[in-house]
Amino acid sequence: MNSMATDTADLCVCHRDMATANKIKDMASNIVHITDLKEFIGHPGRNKIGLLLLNLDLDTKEELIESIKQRQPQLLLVALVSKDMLENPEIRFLLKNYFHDFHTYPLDYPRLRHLLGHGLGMARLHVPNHAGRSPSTANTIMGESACVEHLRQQILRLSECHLPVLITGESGTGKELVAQTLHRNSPRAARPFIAVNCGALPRQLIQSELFGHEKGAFTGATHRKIGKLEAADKGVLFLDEIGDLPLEEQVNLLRFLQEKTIERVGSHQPICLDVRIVAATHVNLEDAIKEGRFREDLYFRLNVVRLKVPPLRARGRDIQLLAHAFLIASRQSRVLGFAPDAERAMLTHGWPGNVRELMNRVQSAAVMCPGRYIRAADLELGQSSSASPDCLREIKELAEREALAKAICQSQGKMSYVAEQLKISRATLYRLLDKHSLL
Ligand SMILES: Nc1ncnc2c1ncn2[C@@H]1O[C@H](COP(=O)(O)OP(=O)(O)OP(=O)(O)O)[C@@H](O)[C@H]1O
Repeated sequence: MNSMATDTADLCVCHRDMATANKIKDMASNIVHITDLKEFIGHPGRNKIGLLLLNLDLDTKEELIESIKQRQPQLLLVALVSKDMLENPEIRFLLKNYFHDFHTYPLDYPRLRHLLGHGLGMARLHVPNHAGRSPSTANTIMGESACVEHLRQQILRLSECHLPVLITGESGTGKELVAQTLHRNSPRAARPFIAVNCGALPRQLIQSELFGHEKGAFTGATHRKIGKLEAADKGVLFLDEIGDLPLEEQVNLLRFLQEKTIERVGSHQPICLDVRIVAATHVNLEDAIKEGRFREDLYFRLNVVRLKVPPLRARGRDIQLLAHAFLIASRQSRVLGFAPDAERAMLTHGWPGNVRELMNRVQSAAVMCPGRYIRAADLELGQSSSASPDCLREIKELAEREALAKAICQSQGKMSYVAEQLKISRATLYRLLDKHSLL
């Protein structure tokens, strides 16, 4: 066996014929060659391998493949197989249940190069620590689309300063994850990150939850309580669903933002605090201001810098990347991946519940799906009329939405650039954004 390169997602070729193996080895770097599949299990560097190209014949033992997949569920298998073997039920079973793709003899090297390139790309999505981000690591913003990359850049820039941040975005898009990332990358990382859901606090307790109280401040206040703001001193207070904060508490929060001091309920002793406020909302605060439910002065204090988290449906291929990561994180090694109809359905679904919905659907499908590959129906996307774009109208709709989402990502949300790039008027652009719920 050759020495193993240490880079991520290497390729292993399992082929008895040296000449064929050598030709394949010339096609890419970081390729290792073995002549017998049994060698794979004992190899010390096998965890670094993302793709296994295997000459599939009747000698190939299912138990061996099964045992390799058990140990390394993220490994993708690609078969080299003769055309007549495709008629064999055992070979068909193996291909269907264990392989990501196959190529038939005689080898067409340009096609094989393309297939391996694609396979390695997919494998890299599965390999832990790819680009420093492990799909199984909780609390990591995953995604490679331009809009997620832009978000990451903004977070890094904002991490250094202490300004309040307002995070907007639909429910389940990852607003809390953004707030945590902001904290983790900031000089406040060693100090607390305290999260409060303003919509979940009982109205009568909000003030004492946020500002704390002294013993005897009200009936039932049997001892002094430190509030969330005080607990977050030198760190970050994340106020989720800020639009749900009652008006009286909005005044108190505004006072804290202006004066940087609080008073516990039942005390007039000001306490000086250094807390970075990061707020999030999935509702439009401008509308709430118009309706008198949100104070404009507080809005301006919170909205010093705004981070907009894009909806999942605008992130294109990130949907598949996240789905694969959630599948790996589910540790259901029995399931090898997604069937093509599921991949298509994921791209066409509107994802009203965003990343949370995707995670839930994948987790549930990983446990419940009867086969080796998750199908659209396992994700409960099978019944959706748009799950399989097999008529021209649906294919056009999908292409239109993908083009819009891509342009929005590339232009970082600047609609005039999007219209220019797509060579459409702004009126048409807004009509299309509305149609595809991308506004
Ligand atoms: N880009 C991402 N990569 C990995 N996981 C993500 C990503 N975005 C969101 N998640 C996961 O999706 C789930 C929902 O995210 P989060 O709670 O941050 O959303 P939210 O916008 O704050 O939701 P809500 O508005 O309902 O409070 C979490 O489990 C989070 O870890």
